[in-house]
Amino acid sequence: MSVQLGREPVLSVEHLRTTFFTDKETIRAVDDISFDIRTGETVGIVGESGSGKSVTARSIMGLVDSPGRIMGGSIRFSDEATVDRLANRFPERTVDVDRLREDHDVVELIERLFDRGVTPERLTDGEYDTRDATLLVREGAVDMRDLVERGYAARLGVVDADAFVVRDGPGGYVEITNASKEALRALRGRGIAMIFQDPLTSLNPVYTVGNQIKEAIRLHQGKTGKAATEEAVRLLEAVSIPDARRRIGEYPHQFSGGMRQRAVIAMALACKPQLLICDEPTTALDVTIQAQILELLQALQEERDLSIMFITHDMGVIAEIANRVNVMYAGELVESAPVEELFSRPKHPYTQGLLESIPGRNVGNDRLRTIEGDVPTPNEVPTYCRFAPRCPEAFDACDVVHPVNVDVSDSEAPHTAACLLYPDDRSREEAVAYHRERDDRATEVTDDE
Ligand SMILES: Nc1ncnc2c1ncn2[C@@H]1O[C@H](COP(=O)(O)OP(=O)(O)OP(=O)(O)O)[C@@H](O)[C@H]1O
Ligand code: NI
Repeated sequence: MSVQLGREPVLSVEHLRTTFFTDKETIRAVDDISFDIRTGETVGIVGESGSGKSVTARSIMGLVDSPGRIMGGSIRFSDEATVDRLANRFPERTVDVDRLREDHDVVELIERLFDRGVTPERLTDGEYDTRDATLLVREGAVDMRDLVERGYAARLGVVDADAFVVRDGPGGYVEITNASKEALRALRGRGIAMIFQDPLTSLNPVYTVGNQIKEAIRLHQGKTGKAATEEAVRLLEAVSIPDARRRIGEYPHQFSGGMRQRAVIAMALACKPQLLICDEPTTALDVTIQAQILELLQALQEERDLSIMFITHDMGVIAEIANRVNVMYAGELVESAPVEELFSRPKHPYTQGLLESIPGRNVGNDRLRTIEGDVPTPNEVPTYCRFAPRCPEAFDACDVVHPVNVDVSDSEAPHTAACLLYPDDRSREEAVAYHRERDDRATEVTDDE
């Protein structure tokens, strides 16, 4: 499948940090990751067990439970229908940027921020150091929307700090990390639906499969009675469950593993989501059924312009379904590339190891475990490369410098890798210095603005 360049992201994750505070240790399960998912695109997330894939998914769903907490970053969902729906339902938690522009002078707000000690560098990511607010606005360096997105508008008291819907003209987004429990419930299903790692946990054994799907239809499409039954039958047929009209009256235990997984997919689709998150939906299934389910997801995606985030251990599955691939290791995103490029020109030694561990390269259903050793628990701030102990290419600096994501693309599609070997058009010393200068981990942790 080709890369969906040029389309807007429907989901934008930036500097996300999700941490578990256990009695024993602090686990940085998701440790400063950023990526986008565009409309109609399938983004694959790969990595060995414990790399933070499921925690990423649960963070996006607003389903991180104690002792876990989202500690930083943002998750923005820009589906227009969802933004409208939540803005109408939670007007008191909605910021209208156009209205702010009418009510306030952005130059004056920036000057007030300067008076409060905010530096121009902070406002502009270090691109400008002038205190001339008029100039900054004229140059397009700072806009009202920036003040909202960076939390400065809330700090000045011109918007509510609890707001989680931002509207700007026809666009806007829901800030999931700030959303209330009620808003998250309204978002799940119709906005973002998830198929969990274990399909059994998603089906209730005491209700028929049909009743569970009809309930989802009632909640998210507003149909009841015969209309809901017809829609449920249609969905079960869409996921290739034979004899759907009869099977709709059966209980989950009467379904085989593959059929149950299809029923779970039907249930997720009953919500008419814009983004579907699949957490290893095919690992428990045999290869033929797995292939059928992947085909089914692709067909549904084309029909509905669905965006998909697909989590798996299986590079064969990734090759089959993804447009773009994000590789995770110990809570971090270590490589991101269009799928063909990841397979033909993997840059990170970890990705190279993952690919080498595929027997005959495209054979599916094989858990990745041929790289010696295990993923470490990310229980401290990394001042080094977390993969170094297992890395065949590691050198001295890898133990003392934390790699940042570097542009390693050969084409116009973005390709990044977090490894001290890059940028590889410089000497090793210069490359290491590049990372050392850009890594702001140590400061970021204490800086909570
Ligand atoms: N409820 C929890 N309490 C404490 N730690 C947790 C909890 N849930 C996840 N973690 C930790 O977060 C890290 C990432 O876990 P996650 O489930 O996201 O991994 P994964 O990549 O999905 O692995 P798998 O492929 O096995 O599903 C692990 O170190 C795990 O121990
Ligand atoms: Ni998982």
